[in-house]
Amino acid sequence: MIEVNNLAKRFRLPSRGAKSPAARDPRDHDGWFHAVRDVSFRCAPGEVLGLLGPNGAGKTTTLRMLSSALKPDGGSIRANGIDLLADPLAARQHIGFLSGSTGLYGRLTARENVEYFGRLHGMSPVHLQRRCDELFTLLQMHEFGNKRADQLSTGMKQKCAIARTVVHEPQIVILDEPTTGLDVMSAKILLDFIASYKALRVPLIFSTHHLHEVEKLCDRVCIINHGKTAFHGSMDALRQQGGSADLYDAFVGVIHHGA
Ligand SMILES: Nc1ncnc2c1ncn2[C@@H]1O[C@H](COP(=O)(O)OP(=O)(O)OP(=O)(O)O)[C@@H](O)[C@H]1O
Repeated sequence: MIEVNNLAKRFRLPSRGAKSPAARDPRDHDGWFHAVRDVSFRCAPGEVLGLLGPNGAGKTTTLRMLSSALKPDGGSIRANGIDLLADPLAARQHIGFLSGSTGLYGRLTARENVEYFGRLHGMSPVHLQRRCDELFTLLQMHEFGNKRADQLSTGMKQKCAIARTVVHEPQIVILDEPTTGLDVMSAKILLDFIASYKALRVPLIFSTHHLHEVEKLCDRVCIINHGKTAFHGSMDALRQQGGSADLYDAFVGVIHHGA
């Protein structure tokens, strides 16, 4: 179980003269940009949580705090009873985090990249071999396993980055916009891969702009708007609060209602 309460993060703004009131984001004041102001949600074992929100809402900043890449200014993050802010090392061990900047070593092959990160996590050669075979089958990567990473297509790189993220079988998986750049076939493989975490009873949180992915996979949704949780609950509750059975209309309803 991962529980996030009242998370907050602000960034110091460079002083560049006063902006016109119309151009100002409500999070911009006192020389600080309050990117995340009050975000709370939870994700239980066997659940997939979708993190939604308009561009710039604060999704990536929130996920970076969960992964310990960024230190929050306020709030709490607990995973399986552990206070992750007090123990960022535990966060690194227990959480698999895919971000837009999850990199690969260009001179290593796809397989060598995944193996390298497995070794960094202290996996034994036998365990690593078995886990790589499993991931390469699940994500359909065998075809390009021996290609150098700098010769892979965008979608192949993304699959490889995902395999690298979860090679050590983390107890919590966090994926920031995982289907970006994937074609229909690859996106389907990835969505099935995400769904498989329900049976494993590993909480999985992913951010996306694709509402059909959320509809297909998520047990729970958190919508962030201007750095605050505008909605947190089930898909049915989202439709109810957003005032429409159509997910796109319900999403817009929640955003407008909270604006
Ligand atoms: N290091 C930083 N310094 C200043 N502002 C930042 C910094 N990082 C993020 N921000 C600002 O915080 C806000 C939230 O950014 P974030 O990347 O979390 O949004 P997002 O919801 O992931 O957006 P998108 O859907 O476009 O990926 C944005 O206005 C962004 O410019």
